[in-house]
Amino acid sequence: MATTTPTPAATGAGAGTEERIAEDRERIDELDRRIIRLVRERMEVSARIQQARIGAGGRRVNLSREMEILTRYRERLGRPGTSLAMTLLELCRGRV
Ligand SMILES: O=C(O)C(=O)C[C@]1(C(=O)O)C=C[C@@H](O)C=C1
Repeated sequence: MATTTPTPAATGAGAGTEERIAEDRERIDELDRRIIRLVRERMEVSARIQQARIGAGGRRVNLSREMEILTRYRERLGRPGTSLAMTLLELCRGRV
């Protein structure tokens, strides 16, 4: 049986809806590219701080600073913000 792409009417989308979704997906793709660039930049800056601290005889991890960061993300984004901050910290300093 031949498959066909559902028409906008079949999916419940009104005139122009498909185009708006496609445009907004392009915007999301661009936002994701920027977010990933920022995450990579954060990783570089974090690595510099960790290297400086370790070079001065300290530890890789600074728990009080991590608590500040977790609080910031939770206050602005709610509970999932905590998970996001933990993922960012893991990307930046590895697993503890
Ligand atoms: O701010 C620091 O002291 C860092 O080392 C940076 C950073 C971070 O990525 O935000 C990484 C590891 C530390 O445990 C705390 C924070």
